[in-house]
Order: sequence, then structure tokens, then C-alpha cells
Amino acid sequence: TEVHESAYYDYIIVGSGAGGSPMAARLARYGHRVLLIDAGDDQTNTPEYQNPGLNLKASEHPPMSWNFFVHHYSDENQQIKDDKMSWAMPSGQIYVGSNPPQDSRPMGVLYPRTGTFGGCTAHNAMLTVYPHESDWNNIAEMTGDQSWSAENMRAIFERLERNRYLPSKPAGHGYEGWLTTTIFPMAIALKDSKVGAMVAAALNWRYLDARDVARLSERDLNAYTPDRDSCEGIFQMPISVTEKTERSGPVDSIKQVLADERSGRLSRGRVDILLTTLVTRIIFDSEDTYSATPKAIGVEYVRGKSLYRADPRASYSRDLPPRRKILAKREVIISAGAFNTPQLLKLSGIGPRDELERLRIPVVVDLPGVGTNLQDRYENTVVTGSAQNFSSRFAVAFLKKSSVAEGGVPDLFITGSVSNFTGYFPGYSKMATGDPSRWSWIVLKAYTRNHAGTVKLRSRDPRDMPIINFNYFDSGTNSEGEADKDAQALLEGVEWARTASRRVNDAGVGEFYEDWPGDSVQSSRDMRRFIKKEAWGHHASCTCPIGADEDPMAVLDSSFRVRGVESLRVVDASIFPKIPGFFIALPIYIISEKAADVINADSRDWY
Ligand SMILES: Cc1cc2nc3c(=O)[nH]c(=O)nc-3n(C[C@H](O)[C@H](O)[C@H](O)COP(=O)(O)OP(=O)(O)OC[C@H]3O[C@@H](n4cnc5c(N)ncnc54)[C@H](O)[C@@H]3O)c2cc1C
Repeated sequence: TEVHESAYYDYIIVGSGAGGSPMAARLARYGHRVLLIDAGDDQTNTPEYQNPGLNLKASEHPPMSWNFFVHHYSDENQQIKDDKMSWAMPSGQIYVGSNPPQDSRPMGVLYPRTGTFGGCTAHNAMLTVYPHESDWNNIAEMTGDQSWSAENMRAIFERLERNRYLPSKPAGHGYEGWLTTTIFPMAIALKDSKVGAMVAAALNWRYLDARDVARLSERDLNAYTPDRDSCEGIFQMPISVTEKTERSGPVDSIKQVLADERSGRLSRGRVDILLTTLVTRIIFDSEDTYSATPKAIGVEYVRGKSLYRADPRASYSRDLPPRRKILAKREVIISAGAFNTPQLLKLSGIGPRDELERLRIPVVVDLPGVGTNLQDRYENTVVTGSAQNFSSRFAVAFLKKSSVAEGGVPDLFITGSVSNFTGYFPGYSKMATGDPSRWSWIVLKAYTRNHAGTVKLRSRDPRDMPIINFNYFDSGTNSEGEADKDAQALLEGVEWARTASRRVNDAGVGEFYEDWPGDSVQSSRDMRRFIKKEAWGHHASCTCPIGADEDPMAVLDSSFRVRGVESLRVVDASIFPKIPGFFIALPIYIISEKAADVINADSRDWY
């Protein structure tokens, strides 16, 4: 789309990812005129986007990538122990490891993101896991807003899902939405005797027969049953993939609206999409007189490819293209993700006063919570090697409660797959997919207790990446032993995976050996050290949290409104007060749809 500065839009949405696109599509269906802006371009016709098997490659595909380099620790001595640490060598190349050549500059640990139509849903692994009811009920309780109740939120999931793995159509799932869901069928994958042996070893069974497989295949990870949230054990992995074996995601919600627009099935609403457009600032009406409540009236932006410096192709020397602006009749909604949303709010004068003043950014609202409360999972892997290759690429999930799990819900989500995956670093995707003789158990610690991560501005230049520090483990939240509990849970998960991997040697399907962490890590003290050094995450969230009215660190109210200003909302991974469930994309789709409902209801005041 090309848009003229005088174009008329009810809503301007910045960011076409998990948070932005479903809301844009729904608002158009409700009859509104929406402009959806994204810094990236459209890669949805490429194999990297479409082919589910290429998801890891997609996350390192330069036309889509935004490569952030983050810190897990502010103490550099601790940080550089991480084998995934990246360094800029004097030659300009990147070195990965803990022993860099002289004069190399520490960069941090790769955190893959995207600048492309669809955001991170263009490269993510499509795992589609419903969160726990307590995730929603906690927000309802915290804010007193019952529209967040688990029951209401489930109804939104039903509206967006198009389930094709449950032919009996049980309640609690949807069958006509824009997100097509299916599963990795266990029965096919287990035909590979080595995969079967891996799974049987994890179950501590001698073998799996056809009846076992049929019985286990009946378990639905996203079931709507009273005991679902406390269930442990093995599950087939729900994924967002179409009948044509193509990626399904929020882009489909937009494409379906565009098709309906073209065929005349959409009477009033419409969505225009402005790509390769980096929003540099939110515009407020009362910029000279901050006495009245400032009102967001539009955005300032620059146009061009690869402008943002997380893009591996970005230039550091180019002048900023001319700034343009576009106004919204009603509201501006920021859905730029957990790193870019707080950056954009701060660049626009919304954030902690001292940080803004240090960079001479005029303060519109002193909102100390912006860019705080950054949360993520902790993940570690156990990689098992074998003399012979596995014949299928397969993923299966185990849910477990560690000894420190709280609230009766499992806190470990352990994924087994044919891969050689030890976390994110430049070149990781080649290593992860290049060797079919490896099996990885990826241990994901959910409900992490660390909320001490920060996203701070590096400069006033909107092209610069912010400084991101997760403040892992005891460098973060540990006043009541929180970090120790998280490390304990990970330890238990990794030990479980190690034991399962050792047991497979008894199955008579070949010899297996532990490749990672490997023999050098034995005592539980060494294992704790390993876990803290090598942990990573990929569900960054919670940096502009919803909170109670009396909470000074709350950035949003329960209707996604930014506190202290008018006509501005945030709708993406940033909004959660606590990181929900095991995987975050589906909860974001659900809150995106919810936001459209709330915004639409509020719009009635305009008529
Ligand atoms: C490798 C990887 C695999 C993953 N796999 C899974 C998975 O299998 N299941 C799961 O549940 N989750 C997964 N996730 C996480 C999940 O995909 C993301 O958390 C989710 O997409 C975040 O949604 P969002 O809307 O907050 O941000 P994003 O989806 O990142 O969207 C933000 C968009 O905003 C745009 N933008 C940012 N700043 C600006 C600006 N200033 N101007 C204009 N546009 C801007 C960006 O270009 C981007 O398109 C994965 C993440 C990664 C990195």
C-alpha cells in the first residue's frame, strides 16, 4: 500500500506480528478502517515462510531477521562464560564462543526476532499451546476486570481456531477460525524404531506397541477438561499448519479479510498494510502544553528496507530518510513486540523520567514501568548422539511438575526432537538441522520467577537496538530464593532428560552417547553451574504490563490503555504481568482478538 498523509484511518496499528495482525483483521471485520504498519516486507510467498520444516532456517533468513544481541547477566565475567556468546572480531566477522580472538568486542547472545510481515509468527516453530486457566484468572483478579476470566478467554480461542485434528469436534475448540491447527502424529513418527525407543525410554517403558501409541495419541494438550491444567505426561504437539502442509498464522487472518474485501463480503471496514515502514515516534496533540492529558493522534515514520539495525543488512552510516507522519482518527495501537514496544514508547516520551531526561527526550508521561518486568522462560538441552541417523524429524512433548512447581500446574515442558539444538547463536540453525543422528530434549522451565529484566534505550536514534538485559537467576529476582527454585526445576528437567537418554541404550536399537552437556558435567553443583551459564529463552514478554490501578509500575489498564495518555494502547507480548503458560504465541493471538473486542466496544462512544 502507498498511503497519503491525508488518508483517513480509525486505527493505526504498529507491528503485524502475533499481537498486531489478528486485531487489525478483526477491527476491519467490525467495520473500522485500519492501517497496519510494519518495518519489514512481505516474505509470505517464500519457502522459508511457508514450509514448516524450514522454521529454524527462517529464523536466520536475512530478509526476515532482526538479530538482537542480549545479555543474560550484567556481570560480564559471568556473561562471557556462555558458549553462545557472540563477539565482533576486528575483521568485522562474528565469533561465537568463550575464547574470542584478541581485540574482539562482546556483543551478547543472539535473540532471533523478525522485521517482516507477520512478525515472529513468520519464523516461529508454530507450536500452539493453550495457556492455563490461572493465567487468565490472575489478570481478572489483579485488575477486577472479569472479562479476563478463563471462560471468556476460552471462547475467544474457539473463535480463532480452525482445528483439524479432532474430527469428533469436542467443545472448547474452534473449527472455523483463521488459525489452522493440527498435530505431529505420533503413530507415523514412531515407525522409526529409534524414535520409538527414545519415547519409550522417556516413559520408562521397555517398548511401545500399537495399542499404546493409539491410546497416547488420544490425549489432547489443548483439551477443555477440568483436569487439563494439572495433567502431566506425554502429548502430541499441536502445531499451526494447514492441510497443504504450510505455516498457518496471523497473516492468514489478514489475508482472509483482504479476500473478503475484494469479493465485497466486507461492507464497511478495511485494512491497508504499509510495509518497509519504521515508526519512529508516536505523535501527541498537546505537545506544547502537557497540562491536559496528552492524546495520541498519529505516528511519525520513515520508509525504506532494512532501516532498523537489528536487520543484518542495515547500514550504520546512512542518514535517516525524511520523516513523515500519518494521523489516526481514533487511536494508535503499538504491537511492536516486547523489545520494540517499550523502545517506541520511550522514544515518544513515555517511560521512566530519569532515563528519558538523560537522553534529552521530552517527557510526555513519567511511567516508570515501561521496559521493566522483562520475563522469559529458561531453557536448556540434553543432546544425544547415535551412530545411525533417525529417519523422521519428530517432536513430542512431556509435561512435568518439578519439586518447586506451584499452583498445581506443571512447570516443565520438555520437547524431544531429532535435532542438535543447544540454543541460539549465529549459525545455530545449520547445526540444529544438519545432523539427523542427534536427538535433543529441550527442557523449558515455565512460570519462571524472574521479573528483573530490562529494555533500556541505547540512544535517541530509532534505528538503534535497545540495551536488553534479562538479569538471569541470582542477578535478578532472588530475595525469596526465586532464582534457586528456577534453577532447581531446570536441574530436575535436565536430569530427567539425561536419564531417559541413557536408558535408550537398553532398547537394542544401537548405541547412544550424551553429546551435550557431556561427560564433563557430572555433580549437581557442576550441573547448576552449566544451567546458569548456558540457559536461554525465546518468549521475551511482559515489558509494558497490565496492572492494578494502584500499582505504580503498571503500564496498561485491563483494556490495554497506556496509563496517563489518551487514545493509545499496547497489544502484544509486552502486556502480560506474568509470562503465561508454556508457549506464548497462542496467548498473544487470544489477547489480540480480545483487544479488538474492547476497542470496538469503546468505539461506540464515538457515534
Ligand atoms: C525462533 C523462535 C521460535 C518461536 N517459536 C514459537 C512457537 O513455536 N510457539 C510459540 O508460542 N511461540 C514461539 N515463539 C515466540 C512467538 O512467536 C513470539 O513471542 C510472538 O510472535 C511475539 O509476538 P509480538 O506481537 O509481541 O511481536 P512480533 O511477532 O515480533 O511482531 C512485532 C512486529 O513489529 C514490527 N515492528 C517492531 N518495531 C517496529 C517499528 N518501530 N515500526 C514498525 N514496525 C515495527 C516488527 O517488524 C514485527 O513484525 C518463537 C520465537 C522465536 C524467536
